[in-house]
Amino acid sequence: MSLGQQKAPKAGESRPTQPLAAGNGEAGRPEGQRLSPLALLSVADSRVMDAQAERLSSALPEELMQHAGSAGAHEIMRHYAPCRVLVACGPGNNGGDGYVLARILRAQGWRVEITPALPPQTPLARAMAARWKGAVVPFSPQAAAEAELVVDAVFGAGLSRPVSPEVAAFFAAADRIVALDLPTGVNGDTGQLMGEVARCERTVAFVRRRPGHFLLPGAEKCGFTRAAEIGMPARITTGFPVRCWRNEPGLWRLPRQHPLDNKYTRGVVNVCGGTVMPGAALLATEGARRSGCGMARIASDPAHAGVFRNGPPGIIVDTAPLAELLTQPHRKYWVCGPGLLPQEAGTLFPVLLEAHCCVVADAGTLDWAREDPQKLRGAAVLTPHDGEFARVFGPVGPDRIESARKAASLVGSVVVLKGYTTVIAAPDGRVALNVHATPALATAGSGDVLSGTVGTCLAAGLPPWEAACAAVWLHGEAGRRAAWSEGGWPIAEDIVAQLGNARGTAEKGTDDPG
Ligand SMILES: NC(=O)C1=CN([C@@H]2O[C@H](COP(=O)(O)OP(=O)(O)OC[C@H]3O[C@@H](n4cnc5c(N)ncnc54)[C@H](OP(=O)(O)O)[C@@H]3O)[C@@H](O)[C@H]2O)[C@@H](O)CC1
Ligand SMILES: [K+]
Repeated sequence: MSLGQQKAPKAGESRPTQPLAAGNGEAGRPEGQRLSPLALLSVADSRVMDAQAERLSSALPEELMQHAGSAGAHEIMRHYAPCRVLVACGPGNNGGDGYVLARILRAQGWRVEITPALPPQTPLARAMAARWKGAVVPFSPQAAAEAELVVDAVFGAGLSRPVSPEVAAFFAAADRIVALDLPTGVNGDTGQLMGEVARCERTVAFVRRRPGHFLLPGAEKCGFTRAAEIGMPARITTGFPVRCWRNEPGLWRLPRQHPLDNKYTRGVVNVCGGTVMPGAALLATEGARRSGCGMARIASDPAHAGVFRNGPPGIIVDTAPLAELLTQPHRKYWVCGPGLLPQEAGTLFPVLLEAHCCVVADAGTLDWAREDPQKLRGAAVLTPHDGEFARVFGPVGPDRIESARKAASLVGSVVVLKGYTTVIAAPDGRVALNVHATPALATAGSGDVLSGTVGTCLAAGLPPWEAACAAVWLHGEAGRRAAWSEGGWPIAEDIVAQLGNARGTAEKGTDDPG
């Protein structure tokens, strides 16, 4: 389409964003969408797939197991020189995968032994065990210590209770471990450890990875994780109702620059300025500007506006009363919280909601809603860290996803539960896990930068969940870049300075969501 044919967006309107590439849940998802490479499968999802596979063809479950074992064997052949391998097998189908893997490696000339942690129980595991013609050794820490490589095929998705001390001692004695599906003892849905768990070098997942591969403490036990395609038929995976994704570009798409852009079509972000911590509001405003909004403004009471006016020259400072500002154009998107006292938030936030603004609630606004989450109802996005979350909703439980999901559904807002793995939960149950970040982001003001970035993504026209996901990724990418340029120790201003580069990187990434 030539420039002449393009319709200019009206002033004050953002250009419509492109449709989501990969991440929709049921709502708005075209029929027959292929399973996103970013999808994360819960244990229940795998059970549903397994049951559907069995219904589709009685031979299919065995084929899937053959492919799973083969994927594990090929992962080992790709990354390790031939060595003495001990495959520890459990009673279920995870064990079944292990017997297949052992057979394939042995056929390739590797020295392979099997050690059954428990005898095979499922029909498939029994069948695969029966085909094993190689050595079987007793399940003992000594056997694990003597092996050059141990394959963990003891428990995967079927882990239902803490692992026994015998199993824990076995893996503790192993030097190098490759796990199938999950390291034994890691809960695939929550990343919680069910007993003592050894650290693996690699984990091969099947079809897609699991939330537990990305959530602490389990994430640290998995080593390098990879999902192998095992021939799950498209009839099952296409349109599969996934509820959880890895947060990467492709799950969302920010608008690219356009010849007909102006500062208003790019989006205007307004930030509430408080009286005692002006730096936080300035960082949020700078986060908004650097992440690509067209204009960022701070609303301040006249007595405290001087400090904002002495801030960066590109920031516009408004001193009219909030109610009057809200009658003006370009006042839809607000960041309310950074640098606000709870009582200040309590006078501003309800006025913004009353005017049907699209609000990011952070810091002071979250403190104002202490033990009363319904005060936040109507906000588009909440951005609590664990402490703020606990003050509003109660402590984050061991199931971080479930905690965020419940909070989002309770108040009807997107909840960004910040941490090593940031959980972005929508009220309809969609969840994204972000690990595209760095511990270097744990510095004062970093959260203020994030809330401004969410403001930009909302003002760009993204729906709240997609906007929150995009902002969290941009913030993580900017943090990584800032850490790299600052010897690992960036401050909030360094993160701000990298947001433009982060946005450029996100644009390049959108064509390749995997
Ligand atoms: N679609 C896919 O993704 C595919 C998945 N595949 C593979 O299937 C695996 C899932 O298989 P699965 O359901 O048989 O579960 P699995 O983990 O082998 O163990 C269950 C057994 O362990 C037992 N048990 C549990 N905890 C225990 C404990 N602490 N201590 C002692 N016992 C314990 C449990 O006992 P129960 O709870 O019934 O009493 C039950 O007997 C999956 O991880 C993947 O590797 C592939 O084959 C191909 C396609
Ligand atoms: K395992």
